[in-house]
Amino acid sequence: MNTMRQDALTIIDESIKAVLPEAAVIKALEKKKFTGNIVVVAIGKAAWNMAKATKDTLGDKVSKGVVVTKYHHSKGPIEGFEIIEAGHPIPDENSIKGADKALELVGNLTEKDHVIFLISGGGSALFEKPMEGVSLEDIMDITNQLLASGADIVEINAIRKHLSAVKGGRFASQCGKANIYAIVLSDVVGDRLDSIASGPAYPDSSTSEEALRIIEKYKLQVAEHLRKVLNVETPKKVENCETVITGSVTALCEAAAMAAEKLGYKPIVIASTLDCEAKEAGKFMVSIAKEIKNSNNSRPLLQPPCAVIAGGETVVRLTGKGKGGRNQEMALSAAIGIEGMEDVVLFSIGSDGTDGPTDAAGGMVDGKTTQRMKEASIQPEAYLENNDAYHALKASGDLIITGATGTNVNDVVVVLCK
Ligand SMILES: Nc1ncnc2c1ncn2[C@@H]1O[C@H](COP(=O)(O)OP(=O)(O)OP(=O)(O)O)[C@@H](O)[C@H]1O
Ligand SMILES: O=C(O)[C@H](O)CO
Repeated sequence: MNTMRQDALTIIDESIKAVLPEAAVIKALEKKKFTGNIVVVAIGKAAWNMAKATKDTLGDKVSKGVVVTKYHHSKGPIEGFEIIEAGHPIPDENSIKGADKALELVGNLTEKDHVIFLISGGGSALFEKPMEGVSLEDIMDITNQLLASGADIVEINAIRKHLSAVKGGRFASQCGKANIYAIVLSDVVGDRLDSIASGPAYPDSSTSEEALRIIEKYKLQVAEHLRKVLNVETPKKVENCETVITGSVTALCEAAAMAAEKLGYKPIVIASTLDCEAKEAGKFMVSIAKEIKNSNNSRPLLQPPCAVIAGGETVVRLTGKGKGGRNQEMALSAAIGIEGMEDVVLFSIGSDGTDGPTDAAGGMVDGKTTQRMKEASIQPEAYLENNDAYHALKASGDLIITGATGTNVNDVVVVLCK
């Protein structure tokens, strides 16, 4: 393996370690005085790590807890907690079981009691209780349509919130008079609290009208009974919840920059709100690499060795039948663009360790990636067209597999140039 690829792996490792949620959760807990019964509800892909840090900090003060996380994301039992693994990105029966358990725990609390609500991305799928008149199948179907449509997460969650009895502030209304302290790990560009995990304890800024407009915009097939429910407004005020944000993609970009700098690359973070189409983002990062490596520009962006970093969450409009995720799609698109270039490595990863419905966190490509694909009889352009980045990158040996990382603060793409 060349040293630039080794450097890239070091940057991945160090950036993910820097955004693990434990230290930030402990800091957030230390700021607060809790009374009465303390119940912990943890949802999302980072739920287990956040819950474990909470239990280790508060010990027996916590009376009960539930962790609702993605399959294979639990790292074992936590004393006094029920751990439920559920479907993601499409919810399943266990998502409802998780929400029911949480509702049972918060059901009889008084104004003296506290709910520590640990929220991380993935929560929208993992924690679900459909509104009356809506079935789990309805939610699965609309989620499938939304994920393939190219809609961004704010749009997707505007629909999810209106169809759910635990999203868009509605979970908070079911906690009675108890005080909710929400500690939130952000995986939404711009840290919009009403979008992260669909803001279960935050006033919803989306409206029924917007939800219906999104249905029209993406030409989604929605039955009449769902349109009726979409017309019921979500809470616009939540008074029993205090919220703190403990981590976001900004910290991920910063950690990548620090790790790159330690390895001798001059880093620059060009964006932490990347939200365009994944393959366009790949092309854009390539044009930057070309500018750095080849141009005679008298005012160069950076001189090699350097690292260009961007964070955010791109979108993919699924038209093919292949397997992949937005980071793999970006990496494949970039591989085509940097074909033949020397001393350029690009990687794009999801900090949660899973990119799309695959076992990869993302992809890492260089100037020879497409050659390796062609040697394996794979035409990169055709695979990109078919949204099949996973199989193309697998054949060239360019998948990044980390397993579940225990955190979730969006995606980062890094181009290293020497
Ligand atoms: N074959 C594919 N190629 C590219 N992208 C895909 C493919 N299949 C699914 N996707 C994308 O993967 C996304 C889901 O990915 P993932 O499970 O990483 O979600 P996520 O955004 O991290 O989830 P959450 O926001 O709930 O934490 C969908 O938005 C979808 O567009
Ligand atoms: O769960 C979700 O809705 C996304 O991960 C955004 O937080």
